Amino acid sequence: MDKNSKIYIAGHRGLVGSAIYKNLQSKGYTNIITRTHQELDLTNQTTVATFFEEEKPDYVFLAAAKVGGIVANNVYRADFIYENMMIQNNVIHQSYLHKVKKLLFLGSTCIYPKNAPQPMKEEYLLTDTLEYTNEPYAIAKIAGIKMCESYNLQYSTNFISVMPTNLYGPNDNFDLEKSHVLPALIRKIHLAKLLSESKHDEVVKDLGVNSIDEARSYLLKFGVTEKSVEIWGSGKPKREFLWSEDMADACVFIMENRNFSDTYNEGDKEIRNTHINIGTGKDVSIKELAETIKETIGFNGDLVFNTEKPDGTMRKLTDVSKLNSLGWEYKIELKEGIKIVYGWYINK
Ligand SMILES: NC(=O)C1=CN([C@@H]2O[C@H](COP(=O)(O)OP(=O)(O)OC[C@H]3O[C@@H](n4cnc5c(N)ncnc54)[C@H](OP(=O)(O)O)[C@@H]3O)[C@@H](O)[C@H]2O)C=CC1
Ligand SMILES: C[C@H]1O[C@H](OP(=O)(O)OP(=O)(O)OC[C@H]2O[C@@H](n3cnc4c(=O)[nH]c(N)nc43)[C@H](O)[C@@H]2O)[C@@H](O)[C@@H](O)C1=O
Repeated sequence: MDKNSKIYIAGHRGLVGSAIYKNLQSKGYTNIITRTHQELDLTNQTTVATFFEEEKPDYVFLAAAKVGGIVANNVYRADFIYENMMIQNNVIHQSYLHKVKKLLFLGSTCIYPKNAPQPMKEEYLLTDTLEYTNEPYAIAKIAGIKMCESYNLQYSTNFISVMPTNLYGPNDNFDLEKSHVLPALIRKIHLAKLLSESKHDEVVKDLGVNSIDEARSYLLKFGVTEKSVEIWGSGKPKREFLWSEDMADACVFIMENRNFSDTYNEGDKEIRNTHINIGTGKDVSIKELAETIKETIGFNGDLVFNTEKPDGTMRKLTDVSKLNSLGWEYKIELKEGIKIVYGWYINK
């Protein structure tokens, strides 16, 4: 990519898109184009076609998607498969028609089988059945990988797919029901601490409600009181967390340095580059995560595990040897990242 290449970031206000924007700006890229969801609905074929016709971007980061945590994925199953398929079909196809030089498609490590051997290598894709809670989202993401691969093979495009682990950072979604575990627990434990310190105005302001009674009854639905915070599931599943700005750095690194046609050597095997895992290669249990967040925030109450809520996949640790062999490694450790994002949350 040249510093004045026209680069379209789809989803530039989201967790990853905003970090990609910041990373590109810091590296001196000057011609970045963006549209909010309201300005351009990427599920709409006609408007996406018009946008590409008018703007003709050189490079595309596809970081727009319908995204959510385990409960959102499990409940809004139709929305997750429909919206994700539509967004990626439209953006990938128009990128082909308008001769985009390179596109980066963001998938997710939930594309791998539920009981995949750990850590999960790229080649485990499509070797067994998926985790049920996020199956529709995972199937959309697998279709995205195969769409990029198929366009590359048939039309000689240069579309690369990356599979990030669970991400967190500034501009994340902190909704108590629909978000991922890390932002959800930061907000729940922060609110429990405020309740325990009788900082009622701050609780009311955070939730945007009218009174502390309204706040208390709303928080009770999520198991948040001054004495304890509910953690979904058994606390035993393990997850790997990557700082969103490290994720963005890996995305820009791959766009700058890799092509679909590059192959990799593993032992004496030559492997085609269909998709690349992005992660840290380290995981923690949800119980350990909750305890670290509790300690960072300084809440003295209890953590109560609700096993009526789903655990989801018990483990999904990425094998990041391919990415590391290309010369990229993450920088921010989980404890440090939690401190930074908590600071961001309380000051936003
Ligand atoms: N967060 C995570 O832990 C993980 C994320 N990923 C993947 O990374 C990518 C980015 O995720 P993340 O940043 O967390 O997601 P966010 O929910 O933070 O951001 C999604 C972005 O997509 C935009 N968007 C959603 N629907 C549409 C639409 N119909 N038309 C136009 N824009 C739309 C939103 O626009 P607006 O802001 O204008 O509403 C928003 O900017 C996704 O592909 C996701 O699947 C993969 C693994 C883990
Ligand atoms: C990124 C990834 O994200 C999703 O998969 P997930 O990793 O299962 O998602 P999660 O972050 O929501 O949960 C991780 C674990 O944490 C537990 N947990 C405890 N307490 C809360 C809680 O309060 N909120 C949430 N959300 N989870 C909680 C929860 O029960 C689970 O065991 C998919 O969208 C998938 O498609 C995807 O790509």
